[in-house]
Amino acid sequence: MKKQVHVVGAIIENNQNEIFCAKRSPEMVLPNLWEFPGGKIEAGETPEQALAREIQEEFSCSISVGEKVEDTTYEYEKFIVRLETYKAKLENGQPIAIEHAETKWVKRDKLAQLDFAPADIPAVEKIEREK
Ligand SMILES: Nc1nc2c([nH]c(=O)n2[C@H]2C[C@H](O)[C@@H](COP(=O)(O)OP(=O)(O)OP(=O)(O)O)O2)c(=O)[nH]1
Ligand SMILES: [Mg+2]
Repeated sequence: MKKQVHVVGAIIENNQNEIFCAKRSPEMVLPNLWEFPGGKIEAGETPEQALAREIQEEFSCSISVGEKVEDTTYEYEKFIVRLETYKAKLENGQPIAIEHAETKWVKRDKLAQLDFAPADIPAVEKIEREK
């Protein structure tokens, strides 16, 4: 049976209506694909707690987590991911990429131009429509 992972991703928007996107590094699973930053929920965590922890660990900044955007299950060749995305705001500091290859603030209508991980496409499309 394929491994299943439960993941949270942050849709962080700034005051210029741009969304923070991160490109996975060549060494990561799903290399060189763009994602909403986040990671796996650990035992005993709520999705919101997991998201705040992951953003602190991977981007060295704090966020507040708002409403849920999407809840998508996607079957990759080697594993199945359930990705829940949430809106978020920066609370303290600017995100600094610790393990990602690149980061970008992207206008909503330009999001689909990035090569996102397949599990992210429903969230990307929803955010694009929400002008
Ligand atoms: N963070 C994140 N992961 C995503 C997205 N879309 C998607 O398919 N994934 C996949 C990639 C990974 O297989 C898994 C979560 O990966 P991750 O590498 O961020 O997990 P993590 O931060 O907990 O890292 P680790 O402890 O496994 O090293 O979900 C997304 O938008 N954000
Ligand atoms: Mg991660």
